[in-house]
Amino acid sequence: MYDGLSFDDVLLLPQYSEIVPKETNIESYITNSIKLRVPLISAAMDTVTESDMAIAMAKMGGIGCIHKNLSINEQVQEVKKVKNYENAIVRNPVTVSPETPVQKIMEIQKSLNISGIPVTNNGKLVGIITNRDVRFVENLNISAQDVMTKHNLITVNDKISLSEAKSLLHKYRIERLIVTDDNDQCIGLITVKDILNINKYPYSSKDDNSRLRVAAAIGVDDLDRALELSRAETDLLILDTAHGHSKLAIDSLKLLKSRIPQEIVVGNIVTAQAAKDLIQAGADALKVGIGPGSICTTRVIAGIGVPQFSAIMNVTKACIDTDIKIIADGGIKHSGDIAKALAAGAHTVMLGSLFAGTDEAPGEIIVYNNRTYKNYRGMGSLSAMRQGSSSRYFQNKNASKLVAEGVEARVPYKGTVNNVVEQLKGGIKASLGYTGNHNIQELHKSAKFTKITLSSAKESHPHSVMISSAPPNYFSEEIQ
Ligand SMILES: NC(=O)C1=CN([C@@H]2O[C@H](COP(=O)(O)OP(=O)(O)OC[C@H]3O[C@@H](n4cnc5c(N)ncnc54)[C@H](O)[C@@H]3O)[C@@H](O)[C@H]2O)C=CC1
Ligand SMILES: O=c1[nH]c(=O)c2[nH+]cn([C@@H]3O[C@H](COP(=O)(O)O)[C@@H](O)[C@H]3O)c2[nH]1
Ligand SMILES: [K+]
Repeated sequence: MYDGLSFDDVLLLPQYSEIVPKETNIESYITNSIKLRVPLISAAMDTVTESDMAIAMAKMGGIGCIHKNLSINEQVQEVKKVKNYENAIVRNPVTVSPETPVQKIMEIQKSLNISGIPVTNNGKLVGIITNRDVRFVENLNISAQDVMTKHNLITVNDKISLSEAKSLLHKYRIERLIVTDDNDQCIGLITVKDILNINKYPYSSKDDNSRLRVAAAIGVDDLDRALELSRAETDLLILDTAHGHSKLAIDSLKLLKSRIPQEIVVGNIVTAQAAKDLIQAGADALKVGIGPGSICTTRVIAGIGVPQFSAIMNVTKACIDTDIKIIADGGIKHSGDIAKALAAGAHTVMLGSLFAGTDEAPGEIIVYNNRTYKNYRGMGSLSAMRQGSSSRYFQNKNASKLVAEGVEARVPYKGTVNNVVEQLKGGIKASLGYTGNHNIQELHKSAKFTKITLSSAKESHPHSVMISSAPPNYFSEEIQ
């Protein structure tokens, strides 16, 4: 038996520092081959991460993990939306045939928020329609071929460099280049908007082909899903189970390692022995956390778990002298908890509740008692399990557990996830400044902690006052 500690039981000791927060670097690795400029992962939960969240996370230098409460095909489509996003070349753009009525074209422009649509005849480029071509059309029943621009189309092949594309767009003062292959088939578009976007996010997480990175969750006994996600060039698979230290998880991991080239993260675990066994079975990274999550009830339902700070320490000890990376998953309430998780040995952290209230999380904004919220539920809650087993029907015979280990809840609406990430980055950087470290690698080596009491934890929070204006990075039950 040992004393288990959670984030609220410890504080990082400040140390002599010659560094100010803005000079610090918070890049880290989720696995050995995938570097993140921001060590944050959005959770594989159906109220947190689908393509919108994953795109936003990757743009900011983190990564999103697409949840698995979807059919294989739906999950693959979410991955593809991320992989096809913001490429200088938009592959397989929306096209219309020459006979398409202008009315229909205007509907497509509006619903997809796009202006230029190539017109193709059996794939062969015959023209392009832009807002300018349809703006003053009165008879909306006339067809694309009557209004499209068909002469002097500026086309390029897909070997074009970004700088060549920019100079052509400038030379002809146009908004888009059409990418064709040797047979005049339209295979893509390069738009000014996408090029401007690339420059706006210099830290984004990208693969070798400049596509945004994305992770995806799979279950045990889920080979078909893994193979399809692998084929869709998902950057990383996360084998996501309540009990990672199990024969099923280990057997699944070994099978996956023999069948797919992607690196595999496995979780969740909380002991050194689990870490050793999963490393032996081929894990590329380990995900730590049983029961710390804001919506988790595993510890009270099953009476098991390890307080999250100690769990990270346990796994870190087993990983010394290896190059295995650690993800701290669950229980993060404030940016200070992220700093503590990293200092305890984690390389990255996974967040659910902190991101669930943002625009990019799936689900609508709801109003309750005159305040705005979004729904957030555990993946082991009854409603999530019901949905999961219906979409995974016949794919995962272990999927229908009837005893819930999570709750359905709501979290305050927070606007765009960019603001949340900026605040969290600021908190991590402040911590590096206080501890005198340039980066997370130095923090791993030098971190010192002090154990605190409940009364100290109370002292840490605002006290003896009524908060009249909540800052964007501090949330407490009292000021909901
Ligand atoms: N991080 C955490 O503390 C927890 C997370 N969850 C999340 O909820 C979702 C559904 O959870 P699962 O139960 O994994 O899905 P599931 O019901 O599909 O179970 C999948 C596999 O997990 C293992 N497993 C689950 N509970 C176990 C137990 N009590 N004893 C031994 N093995 C067990 C078994 O191998 C089982 O076949 C997942 O997304 C999971 O990450 C659920 C509970 C705890
Ligand atoms: O015991 C559990 N029952 C559940 O229903 C459940 N759903 C998610 N998770 C885990 O919680 C993590 C998110 O936690 P936070 O909201 O605290 O960031 C997630 O990343 C998961 O590891 C669950 N754990
Ligand atoms: K909990």
